[in-house]
Amino acid sequence: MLLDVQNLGVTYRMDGQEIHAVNRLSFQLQENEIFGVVGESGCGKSSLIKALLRLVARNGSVVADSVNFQGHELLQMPMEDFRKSILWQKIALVPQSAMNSLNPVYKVGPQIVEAICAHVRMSEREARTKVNDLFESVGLQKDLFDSYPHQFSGGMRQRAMIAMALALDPQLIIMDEPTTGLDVLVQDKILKTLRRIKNETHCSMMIISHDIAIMSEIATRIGVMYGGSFVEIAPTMDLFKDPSHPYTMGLTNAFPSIRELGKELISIPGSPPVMMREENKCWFEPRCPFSADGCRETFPALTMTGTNHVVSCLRSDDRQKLAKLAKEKTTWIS
Ligand SMILES: Nc1ncnc2c1ncn2[C@@H]1O[C@H](COP(=O)(O)OP(=O)(O)OP(=O)(O)O)[C@@H](O)[C@H]1O
Repeated sequence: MLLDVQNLGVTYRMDGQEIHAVNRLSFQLQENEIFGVVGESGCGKSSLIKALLRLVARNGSVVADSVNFQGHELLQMPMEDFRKSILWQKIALVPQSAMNSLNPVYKVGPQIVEAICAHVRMSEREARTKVNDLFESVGLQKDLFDSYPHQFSGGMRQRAMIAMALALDPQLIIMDEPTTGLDVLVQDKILKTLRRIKNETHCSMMIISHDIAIMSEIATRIGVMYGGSFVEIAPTMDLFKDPSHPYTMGLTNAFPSIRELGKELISIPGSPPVMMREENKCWFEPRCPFSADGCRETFPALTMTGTNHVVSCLRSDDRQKLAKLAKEKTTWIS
């Protein structure tokens, strides 16, 4: 196992109030997998990755029983050790906005060379060779090495950020919405590049997206987040074949599918919660067409419903019946 997260919480304090952005969240990441994290805006995806990378804003606090990466308790390590030996070297980030992450007045290739030299003992000449190789592996022409960020298209900037993340041969690359804002053809090329890189380097990837359709293309396993926790985690095929949480059923209804051409898209009424208190209840209950006695009084633990398939729903035994009902538009209206 590469990463084991147990009971992670991220709480922000603002104007005398608390927001529980991540709440009792647990999951494991294996080696050589692409783990997709999906959920609506505000469900805590970015807070989760910021907590793993110790980048949570000053008004936020992070707690966990354990965040163990290859034997290192990440939250317990002195910050300096974490920055020196984990960040970029073992866990790298491709942030949400590639444009803002590159210095606009500095040529792209030399920026990456400088980042490499700041972290590992490597001569500038070796680092330049490495960056040229990285450009090739992410599909950027070598002559772009000496170009400025504004000379790159959105897709090229995203590739440059992926090259930067790969620079120190990390075991885990975390990507925040890597294809958002790119047109469909460029999205497709980026996804192909990511798949190839994963196969060549055997690194693991954790990809955050609000778009379950994109995840179905790239992820080997998907975690569905709602209200700061994972409500369902399953291998990608199983998640679509046997969605077990009503929120997952709703999400899969709301996206077009190449396998079900012409299917009617049904959206989930209501909006995601802002969690001002920790409460022992299912946070999806107010929007759930299948809520039952007990859903307001219990925070359902993740339980197994199949091989590597876990769900946090009191009604998971009825999932096949509910999945059928969830395909009907009237289920969500009433
Ligand atoms: N620094 C902060 N101070 C106060 N509240 C915050 C802060 N950062 C995030 N939040 C709140 O925490 C909750 C989770 O936000 P987060 O950005 O982690 O969600 P997300 O799923 O990544 O959303 P998006 O896809 O829109 O980025 C939201 O209610 C958000 O407003």
